[in-house]
Amino acid sequence: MQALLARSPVIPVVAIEDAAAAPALARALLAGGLSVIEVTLRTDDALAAVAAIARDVPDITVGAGTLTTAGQVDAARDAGARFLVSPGYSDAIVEAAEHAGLSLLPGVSTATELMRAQADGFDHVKFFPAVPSGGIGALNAFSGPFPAMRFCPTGGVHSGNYLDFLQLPNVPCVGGSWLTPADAVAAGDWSHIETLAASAAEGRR
Ligand SMILES: O=C(O)C(=O)C[C@H](O)[C@H](O)COP(=O)(O)O
Repeated sequence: MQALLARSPVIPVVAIEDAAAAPALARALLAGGLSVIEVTLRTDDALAAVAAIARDVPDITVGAGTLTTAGQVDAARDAGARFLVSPGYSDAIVEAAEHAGLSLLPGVSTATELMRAQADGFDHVKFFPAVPSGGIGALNAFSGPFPAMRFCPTGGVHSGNYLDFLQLPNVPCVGGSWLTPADAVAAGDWSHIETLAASAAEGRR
């Protein structure tokens, strides 16, 4: 997971309604300089979108997000997902991901969940929902008892605050949906998405 997160300090989190548009969306993000994409398993077309990106845009690393059940793990792997993201911490998902041989970024928002993640050997976690759960203040507080843990804050992160998160020593990357606004995706406005991706890749607000 560390190597994967090092590839991209900003991970676009995308809900795709139409799998046919997924490769063009992925190409726009890649053209802007982002090389990782997380497709949320929230839409009917999500697995087909993962498969289309894996097949047609091999230069972007595609992962599946919003995993809430262990049963989704094999489906995501079979579609071509190269990593998995979960909004919470689930022993069943941890076990299934290990069995599937895929890296998992599990979600945590409390010290108790961090202790479970740490005991299971994780050194990278998603901090979700980042802003409602305390944002930068919480991440600074976690750095005391969990000095080795690295966080990918997601949930409420946007162009106006992502650089503040990335300045923290325990934050190698952030995730968010701000790079792929639903109206731009629906309209197929790939140049707008490329512009947003380029701003994020270059560390501009
Ligand atoms: O679907 C998931 O797996 C989630 O955990 C939630 C997403 O990561 C956030 O919805 C992205 O947050 P926003 O950038 O605030 O839209």
